[in-house]
This record gives sequence, structure tokens and C-alpha cells, in this order.
Amino acid sequence: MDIKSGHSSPVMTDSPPISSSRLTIRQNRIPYSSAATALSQNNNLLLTVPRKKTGILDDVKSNGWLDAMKSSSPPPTILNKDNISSDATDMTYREWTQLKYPSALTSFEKIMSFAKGKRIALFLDYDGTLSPIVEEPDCAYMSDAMRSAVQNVAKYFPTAIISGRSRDKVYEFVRLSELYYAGSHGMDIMSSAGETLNHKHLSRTLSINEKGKDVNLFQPASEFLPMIDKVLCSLVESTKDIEGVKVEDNKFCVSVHYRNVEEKNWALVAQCVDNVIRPYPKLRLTHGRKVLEIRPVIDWDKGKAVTFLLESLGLNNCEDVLPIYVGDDRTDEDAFKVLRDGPNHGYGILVSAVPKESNAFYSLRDPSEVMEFLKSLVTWKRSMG
Ligand SMILES: O=P(O)(O)OC[C@H]1O[C@H](O[C@H]2O[C@H](CO)[C@@H](O)[C@H](O)[C@H]2O)[C@H](O)[C@@H](O)[C@@H]1O
Repeated sequence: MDIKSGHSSPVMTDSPPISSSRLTIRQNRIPYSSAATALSQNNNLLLTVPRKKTGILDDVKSNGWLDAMKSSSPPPTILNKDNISSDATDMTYREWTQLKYPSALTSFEKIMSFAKGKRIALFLDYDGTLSPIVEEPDCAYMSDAMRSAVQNVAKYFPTAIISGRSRDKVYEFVRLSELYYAGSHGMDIMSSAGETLNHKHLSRTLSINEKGKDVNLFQPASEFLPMIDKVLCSLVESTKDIEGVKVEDNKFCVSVHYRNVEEKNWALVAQCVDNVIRPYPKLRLTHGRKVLEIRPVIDWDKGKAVTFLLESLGLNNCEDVLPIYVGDDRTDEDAFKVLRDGPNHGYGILVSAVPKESNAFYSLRDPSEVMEFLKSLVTWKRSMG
């Protein structure tokens, strides 16, 4: 996921599905060396992203927001006008899985051959991965079957949920205390204080969770909280007359959902968001699935959260650890990239029912295939004795 440059706002975007790919993107970040060095000099996490000060609807259109909004979250399958999935579409998907991103189910044996003698560390995105995408963000419930699959897998492998949602919200959905949680796209990480989360270079806060247990919190964007709260209030106010808009408080980020807004009003949504964040050069905008996400301009993302968790759990740079990350969204690409290119080599698994470019190695079609994959991991582990 990169910052789209050359426009008035720091639009973070990345590849839409292959069929509609047309945005030019460029990386514009402070280089990341390691979680430890970045965090020991906390100010280095700040990204400098210049923004021009103009503010008209044309600007929103020309800077690519609308294009990105339209291309976000394609339907699970592209249907023809009779609502029948076409053979051509199926063929394209099959080719995509055969040639570029093999199914993690059909390649299960192969993946496991790399996992032999290694400890698997599992990272799971929430929306679109453990729960299907639904119209109403507050109703993205996880099925009991999925919860039990996650619970079983966590008995054998350290398992973390890394979500764009607030950590509290994602915990409310998942309700499994044995997992690690990273909310706000990795900017809010929690583990039980008794666990091994123990990073010598990093500032952390001892806190108490809802059950009264001691926990470690790591929140690299805590200084942004007052700013985010202000922006949240302004966004609620400025979008209140646009039917269907939902502004979601994700603690260190704010999501402005337009899934239920008529397409003719999307430019208006974009304009409201642009107006609100324009005075805040330390905030940036990213595109998710029918959602505009406002977050601090710090060099921290889901990829950094994965590295942080691996380091904290003593699982980094180990020949005998295989990290696996399963996710469906643009923000998950940062984690896929870290596993593909970083020192902690592992596998990214993209959840997608349509062909798209990704930094992942493998693919799964939808949350039901994710559940099958989790169950297969458990069966494999049990068979190893
Ligand atoms: O990182 P994630 O766990 O995948 O969270 C990303 C965003 O997910 C949620 O929005 C998406 O799912 C909703 C429920 O299915 C859907 O209605 C919405 O259109 C999607 O964008 C969540 O509400 C956001 O806050 C998260 O950032």
C-alpha cells in the first residue's frame, strides 16, 4: 500500500483488481530498519507527506479518490447481466490461482512441507477474512464455527488478530482471550502481561483489561489520540446529512464508510473528508473496502505490527519459525510484503474471490475457505503427534 503522489492529498492506495488497475503509485516513506530502532526513536515514526492547500470538488476527483472509491471492494464474483457467473470469469480466476497465487488448500501439503520442524505463527485479519463482508460494519459477526476453528488453531500455534478496527471492537467480535490482538491497523497491540510480549527497546504500558487482568499495551500513535478524536467529531458533524454514511471510531484511526451511500453522493463524502483532514498534515487517508480510513502519518502498519509481534514473542529471525498471515484487504499487503521480503520469511495468503495483484504467495477464496485452512492446520499438527 503506497502513497499516491503528485496530488493535493496524501492518498494511500494500492492495486485494485487486475481488470480495473489504473492508478500509478509510489512509495514515500521513511525507510524502516527494525521495530526496535524505529521505536526507540519514536519521532522517526513520523512520515512527512506534503499536501497542497486547495479545496474544491474537482480536486477530490482529480486526485484519484473517486477512482479508488469506485474500484474498492469488487463483488465476490463478477456477474453477467443474468446474474450468472460467467465461464470466462471462472476461467480467469482458475488461471490466477494456477499461475500466480495458488490456493492454500490445494497447496496445503507443499506449505506444510516447509513447515516441518518449524513453529507456525499465525496472523489473521478480521473483516473479510474471519467474517464475511456485510453492509453494516457493526454486524460483521464471526460464526461460532469460525470462532471454534480459531480457538483450536490457537491451541497449537501463537495466533494474533490484526485488524483496522479498534482493538476493543475486534475483541468484542472474536471473544477469545488466548489470542494476541492488534487493532487500529496494528497501532494498538495488546498481550497478557504474563505472556512473553517483552521487547526491550520498546515503550509499553501496563494496563488492565476488561476482565481485570494485567496486560501489556503497545500504542505507537498514542500522541495522536486528541487529534483523532477531534477529527472524528468533525467527520460525524460534516457527513451527518449524507444518507448512508457511517463514521466509525477505530481509536487511532477513523473509518468513513460509504458502502450504503448512493454512488452519486460519493464525491460529496470524499469532499467532506478532504475538508476535514486538510488542516491536519499529520493525518493521511487510505482506501479500504468501500471505506475511507484516516490515520496518523507514522511509519507503522500491519507489516510493522507483525514484525513487532514476532520480535516480542521471540519468534523473529528464527530458522525454525514459519509466520503465516491471512488477509483480504489492501492494508494486509504491508504484512504480506514483510513476510515475502523481510528477514522473517513466511507466507501471505490473500483472501479474494477475484484476481488481483498481491504480495501474498497463496490465496483462499473466502472466509469459508479460511476456516477450512485453519482446520487443516489443526489436523496436520495433530497428525504430527
Ligand atoms: O483490517 P480489517 O479487520 O479487515 O478491517 C478493515 C475494515 O473493516 C471493516 O469494514 C469493512 O467490513 C465491513 C463489514 O463487513 C463492511 O461493511 C465495510 O464496507 C468494509 O470496509 C471495519 O468497519 C473498518 O473499520 C475496518 O477498518
